[in-house]
This record gives sequence, structure tokens and C-alpha cells, in this order.
Amino acid sequence: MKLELRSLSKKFNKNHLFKNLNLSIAEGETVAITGANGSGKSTLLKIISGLIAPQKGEIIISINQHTINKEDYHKHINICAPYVDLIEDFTLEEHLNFHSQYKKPIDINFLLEELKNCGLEPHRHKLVREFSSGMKQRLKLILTCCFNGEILLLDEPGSHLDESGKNWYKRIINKRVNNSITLIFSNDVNEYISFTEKIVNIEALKH
Ligand SMILES: Nc1ncnc2c1ncn2[C@@H]1O[C@H](COP(=O)(O)OP(=O)(O)OP(=O)(O)O)[C@@H](O)[C@H]1O
Repeated sequence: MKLELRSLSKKFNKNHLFKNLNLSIAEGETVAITGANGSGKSTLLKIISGLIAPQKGEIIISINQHTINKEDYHKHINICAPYVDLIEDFTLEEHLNFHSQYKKPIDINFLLEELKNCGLEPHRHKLVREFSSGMKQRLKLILTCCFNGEILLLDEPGSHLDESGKNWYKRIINKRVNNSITLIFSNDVNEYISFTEKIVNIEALKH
């Protein structure tokens, strides 16, 4: 599997966020996208996942040299981000069942084990709206890491997590990276330093 960003450029009005961004990421690789607040990290994530369009350039996802259709990107991309909403009226169990209708767990035992590891298991019957922000972040990471999808897009994945949550996040990502393409959009070096040596500072691509 390969993810290629070819000559991507994006601006809002006259504000150029990045120009001519080229990046090729193979399975097993992790890239950190860094840059100051407002530099365009989340915008780039949204472009890769097809939520918004770039001014120029293209995204190519290929598996065994076969290019994936844009309509099928959602089958391969899992997103953990502050702007991805959870369904607050569901319990944790209902949420997992609902999610499983369109994306299957990679392995049900892995999912159950990680629910225990992150401390959510005792809250299976609690409404998501009654979760703390750290619990909601754990659920987002469970949905991203334990279900099918080889491209993991993680926007500030450590937000709202306490020390034990951050340690769990590092362990679950470590279990996934070998079989995934992982992009971590963050300014917190602790969120990516143990997974990647490849860092792209988006600010350097402004001009
Ligand atoms: N739909 C939009 N219309 C106009 N401007 C936008 C839109 N979305 C984002 N922007 C602007 O683009 C710039 C980049 O925003 P973005 O959220 O991608 O930055 P970021 O690097 O993720 O920031 P942060 O680190 O604060 O999360 C900001 O100046 C923002 O105001």
C-alpha cells in the first residue's frame, strides 16, 4: 500500500497554507506533520481524507499497484480528530455495534483487549454524552486503531489524555504501525517521536 501526495497546494482566499507539497508514504511508515497553530495541518488531513479539495495537486492511494477510487477512500482511511463527532446518544456498546456495521473490527479479541487496556471496558453501558473528554478521546482512538482501515490520520491524538492515556496511545499505535500508513498531525513531539523520524513542517511549504 502507498499514499502519495502530488504537488498539493491549498489557500483560503489569498492565504496560501502550503504550495507544492509532495510526499510518498509506504506501508509501515509514519510521518509527523507539524506547524504552528493555523498553519494548515487539519486542512491537509481533510484534503487527504477527501473532505475538502486542494487548489492543485492530487492524492493517490494504491494497493498492489492498483489505484483506489476516491469513492472507496473511506474504507481505507481511519480518522481520529477533534472535529470527528461521536454519537452522544449511544452507549459505548451501541457505538461499537453501529461502527461495526460499516467497518469490521480487525480482530474482535484485539478490540476487547484494548477496551480493557484503555479503561473503557467497565463503561460499556454508559452513554457517550456522559463520558469525560479523555474517555471520548480513548473511544476515538479505539475506533481508529481497532477497526479496518490501513491509513491512520491522527490529529492531535494525545489531546485530553492523562499520563496513563498517553502511554496507552503509544502502545496501541505501536501495535498498528507495521501494517499501516500513519500520519500524526501535531506540534507535541511526544505524540510522534517514538514512531517516526520523518517530520514534515508544513510552514516550510508556505511560499
Ligand atoms: N473553511 C475555511 N475557510 C476559510 N479559512 C479556513 C477554513 N478552514 C481553515 N481555515 C484557515 O486555514 C488556516 C489553517 O487552519 P487549520 O485548522 O488547518 O490549521 P492547524 O495547523 O490545524 O491549526 P491548529 O494547530 O490550531 O489546530 C487557518 O488560518 C484557518 O483560519
